[in-house]
Amino acid sequence: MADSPLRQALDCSDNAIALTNRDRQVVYVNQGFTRLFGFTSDEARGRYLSDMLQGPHTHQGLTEAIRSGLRLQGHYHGDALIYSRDGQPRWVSMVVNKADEAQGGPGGSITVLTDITLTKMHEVLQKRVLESMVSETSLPELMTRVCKEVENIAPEVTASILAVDTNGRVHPLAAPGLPDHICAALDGVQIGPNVGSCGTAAYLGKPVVTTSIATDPRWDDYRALFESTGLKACWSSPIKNHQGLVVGTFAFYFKEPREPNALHKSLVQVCLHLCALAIERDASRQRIHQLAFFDGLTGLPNRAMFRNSAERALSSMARDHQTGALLFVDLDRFKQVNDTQGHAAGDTLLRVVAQRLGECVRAQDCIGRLSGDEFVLLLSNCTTEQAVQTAQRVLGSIAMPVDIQGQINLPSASVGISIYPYDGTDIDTLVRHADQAMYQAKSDHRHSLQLFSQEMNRRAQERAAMERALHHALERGELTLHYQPQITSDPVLALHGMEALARWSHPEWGPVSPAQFIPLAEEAGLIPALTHWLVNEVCQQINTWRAAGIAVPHVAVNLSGRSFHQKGFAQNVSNTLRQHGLAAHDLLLEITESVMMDAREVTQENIELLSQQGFRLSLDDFGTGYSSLSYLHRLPITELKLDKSFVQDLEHSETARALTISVLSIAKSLGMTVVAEGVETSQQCRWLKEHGCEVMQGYLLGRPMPAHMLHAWSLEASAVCCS
Ligand SMILES: Nc1nc2c(ncn2[C@@H]2O[C@H](COP(=O)(O)O[C@H]3[C@@H](O)[C@H](n4cnc5c(=O)[nH]c(N)nc54)O[C@@H]3COP(=O)(O)O)[C@@H](O)[C@H]2O)c(=O)[nH]1
Repeated sequence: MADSPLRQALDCSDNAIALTNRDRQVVYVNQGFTRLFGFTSDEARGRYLSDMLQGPHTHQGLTEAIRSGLRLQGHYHGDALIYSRDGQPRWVSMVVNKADEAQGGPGGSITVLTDITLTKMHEVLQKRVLESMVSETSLPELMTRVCKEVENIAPEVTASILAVDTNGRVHPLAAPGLPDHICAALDGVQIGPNVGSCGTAAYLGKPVVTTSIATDPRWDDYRALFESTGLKACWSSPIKNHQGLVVGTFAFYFKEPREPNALHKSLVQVCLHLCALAIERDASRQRIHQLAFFDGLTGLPNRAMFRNSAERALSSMARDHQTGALLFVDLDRFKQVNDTQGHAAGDTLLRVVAQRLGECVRAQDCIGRLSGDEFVLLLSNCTTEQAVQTAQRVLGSIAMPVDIQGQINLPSASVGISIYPYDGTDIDTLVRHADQAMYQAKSDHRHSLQLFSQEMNRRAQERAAMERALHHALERGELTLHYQPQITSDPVLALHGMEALARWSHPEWGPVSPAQFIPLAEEAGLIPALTHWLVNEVCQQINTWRAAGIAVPHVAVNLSGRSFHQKGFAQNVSNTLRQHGLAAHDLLLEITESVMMDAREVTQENIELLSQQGFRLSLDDFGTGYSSLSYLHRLPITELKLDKSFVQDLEHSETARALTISVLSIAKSLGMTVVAEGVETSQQCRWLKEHGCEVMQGYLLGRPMPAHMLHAWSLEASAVCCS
């Protein structure tokens, strides 16, 4: 074939072509073969292809498969990993055909090899990496696999992959060929313009080729660290996510000063894409994990996460026969911070408290935020005394002043403690019992701690039973209204109005005090239904009285602060009134100081609308709260109800008398009526009258009564002596 046109044509081909004789010895290779495998025609002639091209990762059965293909079918076709003269791996597509002498062939075979290294590289890397992703392999493991695959394909390379965090610090993900102490030294290094090849590539967002580590000034700070590795050159490329942000670096180190070749470039192209995919996927997984298991506001484990770790801690305590404690921490008057300073202030307070709680626990303890202002701590391996000491530390730490938007807050908390295993062996029971103890701490004396007891459990169960019964009380007609008269004292005795007071008579338990069931209704979310029923009942009753000729100027209704959190509440009240043909002045709405101070937008909207529609507000329990007088003239308040605690102390307390005179004077100057509550004696009545109190309410004048008794009461009322 010497210099024949056929030979010239074969030499031009990109494929490697080899002819063998009947003894399987090479008789001819084209130039494509030399280009691909490095063997010249002379070097190849007389040798076996299998001897020349097999390498460490060539399939063991390849030669036998080719021989059997030729024997049985006269040809063989398949992909194989073989090696060039200098040990470079090459994936080839191999077609081997018999070349019988009878048909003019050399007697052995014609082998055509097409280089498919790039395609195969893609396929192998992509397949392995994607498979690993599906099987939930960890990111470092996955990245180690990428490095190892790359080092298999290009044995002259030592690969490394670093992650770059959002603060621009690098963290080694995989570098199987680098010593551990180098990875440890690189962890946390800040990227920059002269931070080796990787730190610089990450900083610049483009590849950095260091052909000689010995002379590259960007390596000045890292040369000594790498000295023992014998690595002389480095080529690092940034890994970018889909938004183009650098999330890592992929580097090739070489043992001699050099530049990357075409194979290296192709490898990097494939790997950058896969690494970006894997790193982004891992980041999403971490984000999902964070969202699913951590509280977004405080960063503390959420209920689910706390539960998981607490259950593990309980198992370990059970195994080691240890005792532990669950602390249930609830902030005191947190709602007040939200209502008066706004939700941003409330959020800041919660973050500060979470941080303080974190500082009170040891590494082996679990902490979590259950909801709102409720936090839990599970203390492992601790005695009751140690739990009490930790709870005291928690109370002390929470009580430190907090500056929120320039306003100093003095937070406090109540803590309930349940002890493992005595108060419960599972997490739900321990949390429930610690919650009951916390409830007790709060009702006894805020900013205190309380250990759980079985008595608390009994009371909590009663409370829960009452809450369940209350859900049915409305529909079963167990709730009714009583009315208490309010009388003017000056100039003559006359009916000022009636106050509607809810009554619940349970079929088994008998009467339940509103002081007990109204807070329960608030906790159980029953206030909207209760208030709707209340306003409707009162409207009906006013019409019934008026139709019977009983002149009731207005009825005062007690409104829970929760009603004002309901969008459209003011409109509902107004609509109900209209449906009964009544006007705004037929009702007087009693609110407490907490409503007046509530900064919520919805509360303000409801108050504003009620005011626009002509409703009058009466401020209940005046003097018992933390009255801010500035609100009095800003809101449509026409009446102050002097709390009965003042009235009942009038006869023996100078302070009560002084405060009552102040309230009467404030009301007078603001043009408001004062209704004195809880007037029980004629002395109280007389004193109040003498000091200018115009309206009184109390057992002396009339107890709360069913509506039908008003007529009978009015006949007797003239007998009331207040003079
Ligand atoms: N949101 C709503 N709150 C309501 C409703 N009905 C009642 N309540 C609130 O429950 C608390 C307890 O009420 P009650 O047991 O009815 O006590 C009231 C009167 O019976 C009592 N009172 C009246 N006169 C005297 C007296 O001379 N001595 C004395 N010891 N007690 C007396 O005072 C209560 C009236 O309080 P106030 O509302 O502050 O005027 C109570 O806070 C009710 O507000 C309801 O429908 N919704």
